[in-house]
Formats: sequence, structure tokens, C-alpha cells
Amino acid sequence: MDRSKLFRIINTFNKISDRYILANHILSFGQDVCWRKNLCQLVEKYTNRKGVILDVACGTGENFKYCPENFDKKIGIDPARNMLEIAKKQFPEVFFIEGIAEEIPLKNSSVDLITVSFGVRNFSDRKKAFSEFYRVLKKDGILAILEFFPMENGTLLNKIAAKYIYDFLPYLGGIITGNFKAYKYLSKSIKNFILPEVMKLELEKNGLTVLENSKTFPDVYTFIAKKS
Ligand SMILES: C[S@@+](CC[C@H](N)C(=O)[O-])C[C@H]1O[C@@H](n2cnc3c(N)ncnc32)[C@H](O)[C@@H]1O
Repeated sequence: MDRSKLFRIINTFNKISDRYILANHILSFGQDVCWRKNLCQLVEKYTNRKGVILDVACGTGENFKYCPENFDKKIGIDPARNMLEIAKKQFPEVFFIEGIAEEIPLKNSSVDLITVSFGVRNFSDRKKAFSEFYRVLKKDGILAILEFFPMENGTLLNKIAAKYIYDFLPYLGGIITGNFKAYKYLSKSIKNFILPEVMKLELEKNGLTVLENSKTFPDVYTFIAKKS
């Protein structure tokens, strides 16, 4: 695993934690809420399990605002301590772990639902993380991933969105948070990320069956996969 990448990313998120939620709302024109609600609606379509929900790369814990209420145990895991501090204040009922997706400190087959929003792009070793997801999920457990993918260059609207994400967002994010480097990283990480079809293959190589892979504008995908 690339530990220097991991420490760089942790440092970045620690530095922007106090403005992270606000920046998300402004930079996405409020769309972030719709993307999360969409993720949760899809989860409800595929599972009505209760039990244990694990939000990986939970950051400030935003997913817990929108995801199904009815789980007996809610767990969040993230390596950025400052993000977790905010999460703990927002969601005292959730058990938060300072840790990484590549080494989840939970037992085999112990989780009913894993959610990950805007986290996979940041993983230092994606394949290791996917094998961990497989290991901790129970049989028929669901994995739900929400993620940005590289912008398609088709319609005029797509071109405008790509210009916004790749060229303007680093400056706007920098102005809102005072950290230009962090938002340059965000744009770069989207531009250089794998394509959705590659992620589907990677999930399936790790034993997860992709049930749905749906796109909302602009190139934000929700993947629902199952451990069979
Ligand atoms: C863009 S934020 C997303 C936070 C949250 N899921 C959300 O939707 O607002 C990415 C998060 O990934 C976390 N992260 C980075 N590397 C990670 C890893 N290897 N394992 C787990 N989380 C990681 C960061 O600390 C950061 O909180």
C-alpha cells in the first residue's frame, strides 16, 4: 500500500474538515444532498435488512443524515481524525473508528450494509479495500458506492461541467476553505480516476456482484453490489 499517499490524503482532509460540509453544498450547488438521497433510495430498493451498517471513508458522517434509520448498529470508519471529530458531534449514536478501508478492524461476515460516498477515489489500495468489503460483509450483504468518475466529453452540458470541475472548482474550493491544494487534488483525483466499467470489473474480481450501476449528472455513479 502507498503509505505516503495515505498520509498526504489524511493531512489534506484534516486541514479542510471545518469547512468540508459547507464547501460540498456550495461547490455542488446543493446536488450533494440529492446524490446521497439517491444512494439511500437505491439501498432501500435492494435491501430491507437491519443489523449493522458500516460507512467507509465516512468523513464528517454526512451519509448518516440520509441513510436508513433502522439499523441496530451504525459504524463509521475514516483515517482523518478532524473529520471524525465533527462526525462524532453530529452523530453521537454512531460508533466511529479511526482507520482505513484497506484494514477494517471488524470480524468476517459481520456487516449487512456498507456505504462509501466519495471515498473510493481516495483509497491507497483499492483492491485491498474491495477484498476487505467482501470479507466483512455477510452473505447477501450489500455494498453501495457513490463516486465521481472522469467526465465524459459528449454534450455541451458535459463540456461545461468538465470545465467547472477541472478548472474552476479548485479555485472556488480554495476560496471557501482557504486550501487551494486540497481542491486541486479533488479535481485531479476525478480526472485521473478509473472508468466505471473498470470499477465494475474490480468489484466482480473480488466476488461482489454488481446489481446496479446508475449515473446521475455529471458523471456521479451509484454502484450497488452484493456478496453472493
Ligand atoms: C471526499 S471525503 C468523503 C467523506 C464522506 N464519505 C462524504 O461523503 O462526505 C473522502 C474521505 O475519505 C477518507 N479516506 C482517505 N483515504 C482513506 C482510506 N484509505 N480508507 C478510508 N477512508 C479514507 C478521507 O479521510 C476523507 O474523509
